[in-house]
Amino acid sequence: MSTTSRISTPAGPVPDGSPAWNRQRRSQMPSHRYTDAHSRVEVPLQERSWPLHRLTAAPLWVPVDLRDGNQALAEPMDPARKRRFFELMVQMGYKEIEVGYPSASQTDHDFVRLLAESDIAPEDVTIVVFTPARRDLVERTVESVRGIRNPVVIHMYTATAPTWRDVVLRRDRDSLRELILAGGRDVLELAGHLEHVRFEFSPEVFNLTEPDYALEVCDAMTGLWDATPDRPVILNLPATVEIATPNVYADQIEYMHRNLARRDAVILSVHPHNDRGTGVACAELAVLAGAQRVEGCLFGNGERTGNVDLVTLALNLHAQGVDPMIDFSDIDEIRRTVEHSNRIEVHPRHPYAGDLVHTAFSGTHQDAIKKGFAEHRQRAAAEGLAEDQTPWRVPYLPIDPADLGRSYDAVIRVNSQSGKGGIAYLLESDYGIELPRRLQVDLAGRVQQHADSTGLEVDAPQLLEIFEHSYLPSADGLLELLDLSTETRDGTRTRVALRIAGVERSGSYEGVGPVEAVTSLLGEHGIDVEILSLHQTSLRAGASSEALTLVEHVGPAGTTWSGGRHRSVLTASAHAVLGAARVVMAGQGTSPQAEQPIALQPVRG
Ligand SMILES: CC(=O)SCCNC(=O)CCNC(=O)[C@H](O)C(C)(C)COP(=O)(O)OP(=O)(O)OC[C@H]1O[C@@H](n2cnc3c(N)ncnc32)[C@H](O)[C@@H]1OP(=O)(O)O
Ligand SMILES: CC(C)C(=O)C(=O)O
Repeated sequence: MSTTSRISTPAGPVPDGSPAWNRQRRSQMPSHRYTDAHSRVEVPLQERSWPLHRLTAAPLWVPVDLRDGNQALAEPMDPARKRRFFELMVQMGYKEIEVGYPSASQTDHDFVRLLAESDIAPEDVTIVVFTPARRDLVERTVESVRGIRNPVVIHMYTATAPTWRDVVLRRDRDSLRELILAGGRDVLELAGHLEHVRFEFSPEVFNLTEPDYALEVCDAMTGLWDATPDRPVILNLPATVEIATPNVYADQIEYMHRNLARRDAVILSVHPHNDRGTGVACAELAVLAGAQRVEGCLFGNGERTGNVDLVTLALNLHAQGVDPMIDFSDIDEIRRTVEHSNRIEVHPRHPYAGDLVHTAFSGTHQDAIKKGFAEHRQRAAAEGLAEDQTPWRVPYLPIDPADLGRSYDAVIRVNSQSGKGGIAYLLESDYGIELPRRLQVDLAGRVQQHADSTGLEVDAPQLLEIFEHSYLPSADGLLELLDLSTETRDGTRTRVALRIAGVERSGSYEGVGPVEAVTSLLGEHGIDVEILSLHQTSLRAGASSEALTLVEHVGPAGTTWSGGRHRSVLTASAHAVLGAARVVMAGQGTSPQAEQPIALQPVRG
């Protein structure tokens, strides 16, 4: 009796008599074709413990890119591509690598010979070679590893599921077990005496094989190969074609884990594919259920929808505080190498590695990320920790992109979905401009208008252009700062000289700084500027930096902002007031300044 329950959907679509919110029309999809027994392997588990477990350590990782990944490529890797991929995996820290199917092609065979005859495989890296249970092919496989100094695993496979037995191999259970054992005997005869060689067996399509039969065949193999804790046998249980929900696979693995005859002499391995898009979940639940080793491919290359993605699996552990034991500190270099070898691009939304996965376009996410970064920096400083060692809690970023060697450049990008936080973040991170909150709101409206009208992304140089166009208009000849000086002997005295509409005016003011002095002189000549607040920041342009003063003031249409920039803070402030005065004059009709539409170059992709 099994406690596995059939898919039941208590809230599923019921066409008649169900509440209106739950009514859906039956589709024309021929789903009934897939309900037959081949997708329903009953697991005789009365109870399972995997739901109670948590991942606390990395499993043994075995990339199979050079075999399973390679056999799925339209253009299999040439020797140079294989070698580059292999060297990458070694650098990343993988200690067991399936390098090919030596009996399948000369390239695969020659690559194993290269490993045997060169030193590109460090001696602590185990080399796995793959073979079907056919004597001629086993012979060729064993021959390929002749003279190799590294530990070697000979990995033999045969499909065991009913459809494969009936349709492909045309054998019943007993006769197929005999074929497998014959292959196992060949392996033993040809390689059993080689001390550095261990054995692996995969009942291909394990996930669609009756559990009692999988157990029978696996136990027969560990008996034949005399698995011991000192020379354990790897039993690799593939979800060759993923067909059920991950909990079913976890049950299947836990069943084997509990019932295998020589459990302490077995390394229990899994090999999920991704047909349902749940390969990662299958692998993770399988490890909870007792698997110690995971085979997969980097970025999930492999037959059809691919093998389970080892990058995602490892970085999922990292994101949970568990050391994946593999180095991902330059994810982009890893990605480039894999893309080169496979000639397949990694999707921009691929977990952890895609171009867009550390990027927020939407306003509320950007706001939260900006606040999160600020809080992170403050907490690091308060606790005396380096920022890259400080516990991470930035909203919307599951891990620090810097862990993967990524900069923060792409974290925030602006388009019509963005808000003030993201715009302010880009101006601050790219140009050092810290905007006061009310100016952020004002600027966001202008950027939004621009992004809505073009429908395009707005990059940092374009944001700066909008900012400058809006708040730092160039001098118009009506107002010019001729001189500004402040003396602090016997109290502050500020002298200011302006050209106002072509006439030179000057004044000297006791006890005030440049803002009040310029405002006073302007007021004496009929230009009333009412400053509400003042904000000092800076503007980085290349290697140099200028002071930037932003003043909030009353304009003809309400409160607005003007700015001034200069190497000197005092002069920058005076320019900011002149900017405000230009707005006032424009409102009085004494200046040609008016809102001009801004035309920007589109962002280059
Ligand atoms: C799930 C997996 O990834 S399994 C690995 C799949 N990878 C590959 O197939 C890539 C490399 N394969 C090859 O180069 C070739 O298929 C070879 C060299 C292995 C065999 O080539 P061929 O001798 O031409 O046989 P072909 O591939 O057409 O058919 C396979 C035969 O082996 C049998 N067979 C399939 N798998 C196995 C197995 N694991 N053990 C024993 N026999 C098997 C099939 O039933 C079929 O037998 P038949 O000819 O009596 O009907
Ligand atoms: C035979 C095994 C390891 C395999 O590649 C699969 O089942 O997908």
